[in-house]
Amino acid sequence: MKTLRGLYAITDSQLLADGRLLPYVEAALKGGAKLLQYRDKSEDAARRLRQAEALRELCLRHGAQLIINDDAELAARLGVGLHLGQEDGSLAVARALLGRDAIIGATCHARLELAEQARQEGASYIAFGRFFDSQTKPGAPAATPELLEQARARFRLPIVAIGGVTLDNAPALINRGASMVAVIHALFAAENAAEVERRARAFSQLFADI
Ligand SMILES: Cc1ncc(COP(=O)(O)OP(=O)(O)O)c(N)n1
Ligand SMILES: Cc1nc(C(=O)O)sc1CCOP(=O)(O)O
Ligand SMILES: [Mg+2]
Repeated sequence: MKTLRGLYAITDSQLLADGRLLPYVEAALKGGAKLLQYRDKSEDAARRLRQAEALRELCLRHGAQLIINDDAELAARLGVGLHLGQEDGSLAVARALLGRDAIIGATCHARLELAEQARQEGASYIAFGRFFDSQTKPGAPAATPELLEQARARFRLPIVAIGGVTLDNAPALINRGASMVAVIHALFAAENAAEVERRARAFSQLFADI
């Protein structure tokens, strides 16, 4: 499996509506995003399958890996990775379903004991947040950057930092131990695909600099 380090782009149904999904995602991948999470909370299973298949193809072409948010069955159907929150079902069951090689990530909020549980159940990475004010999920429980140092000292798993991450505040997270930064608004709330690519390149460069 490739090292989980760098930019983790997450899609947003509103920001990427009206034909922006594929061109904006391709721009993020061209800019160096290593993981792409398909995060769509709609009930339209046929559209979700269609879009996820198209994203899988784009990820394959650009050497990135697709992660499905919340939906273990869709991840299994496509043979891709999965991200589960605390209310999204059993990680151990998902691991059994997807197999040992699949990337499965777990939301751990600001709680190291949730990360320990996720590790025991077979998580590939542990995600902490929200570190800053998030336009996408303002109500997510808050975390402080110091948590990353504690997690780094305790776990060998890749650590993902999420929530209000921008080009300005990402270095503080990476310096404290984040292996990846997961970004929605600061990446995809852009005027055009060229700007998304520029931002993705700048996020990716932060990992080369440190
Ligand atoms: C990388 C990453 N980290 C955290 C989350 C949040 O997951 P969850 O708590 O299940 O919330 P929703 O995204 O499902 O609203 C995530 N999606 N990705
Ligand atoms: C989906 C999600 N989960 C979070 C958590 O803290 O668990 S924060 C978040 C939103 C991330 O989007 P943005 O980069 O726009 O803040
Ligand atoms: Mg979820």
